[in-house]
Amino acid sequence: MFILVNLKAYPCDPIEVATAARDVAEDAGVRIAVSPQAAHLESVADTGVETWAQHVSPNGYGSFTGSTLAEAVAEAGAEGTLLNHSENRRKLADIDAAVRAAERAGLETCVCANNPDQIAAAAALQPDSVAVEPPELIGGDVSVATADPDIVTDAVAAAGGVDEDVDVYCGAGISTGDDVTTAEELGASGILLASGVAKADDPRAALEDLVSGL
Ligand SMILES: O=C(CO)COP(=O)(O)O
Repeated sequence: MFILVNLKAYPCDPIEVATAARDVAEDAGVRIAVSPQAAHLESVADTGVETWAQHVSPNGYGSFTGSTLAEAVAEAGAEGTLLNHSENRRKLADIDAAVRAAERAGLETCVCANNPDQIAAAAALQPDSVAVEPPELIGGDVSVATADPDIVTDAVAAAGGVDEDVDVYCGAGISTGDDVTTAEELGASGILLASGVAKADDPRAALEDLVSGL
C-alpha cells in the first residue's frame, strides 16, 4: 500500500511530518510520500522523503503568470503530483493537459475524483493512478472504507474497466491502521490522507499507526 500524505494548507510543520514519514517508511518498508505546499517542496524533498506536489498547471514554459510548472516542481525534488483534488477541481481539458505536462517532466500522476463515474473519466486520461475521495467525508472522523465501502470497490471496478494499468487509491477520513487495511481489502492499492497526520499532535505516532497492519 502506498500512503500519500496531503498537507493541504494546514499550519503544520512540513519538515517535522516529512522527517517522520521518511523514518516510518524506512522502518516499516512501506512507501510513504508527503505532498506539501508548493513553496515547501524543495525543503521537504531535501529530507529524503518521497515528495509530491498538490497540483501542477497544464501549461509549459511561457507567459503564464501564477503557474506551478511541472518542470519547476520536478526541479524542486518532487517525484509526483496530485491533480484535480476535491479542493482544487479543474476542467477535463486542463486535467488532461496537466497529466501530459507532468509526464513530460517525469512526474508520477494521481488524478482525484468524487465517485466511480468520475474515476472512469479520470482513468481514461491514463494517469499513473486515480484517487476516489467523497467530498462529504473529507476532513471527517469516519473512513471512506467504513462509511462507503461500495464507492471504493466500484471505483476499482470503474478504473479497471477503462485501463487496468491505472492504480486506484482512496481517501477521506482515514486515520488508523485499521482504515488502511480495510481499504486494502476493498481493492485499493494506496490511500490519500491529510488531517489524520497534518492535524495530529504527534504525526510520527499517527504514521506508525497507519502502517501497523501492513
Ligand atoms: O482530501 C484528502 C486527502 O487529499 C482527505 O483528507 P482527510 O484525510 O483530512 O479526510
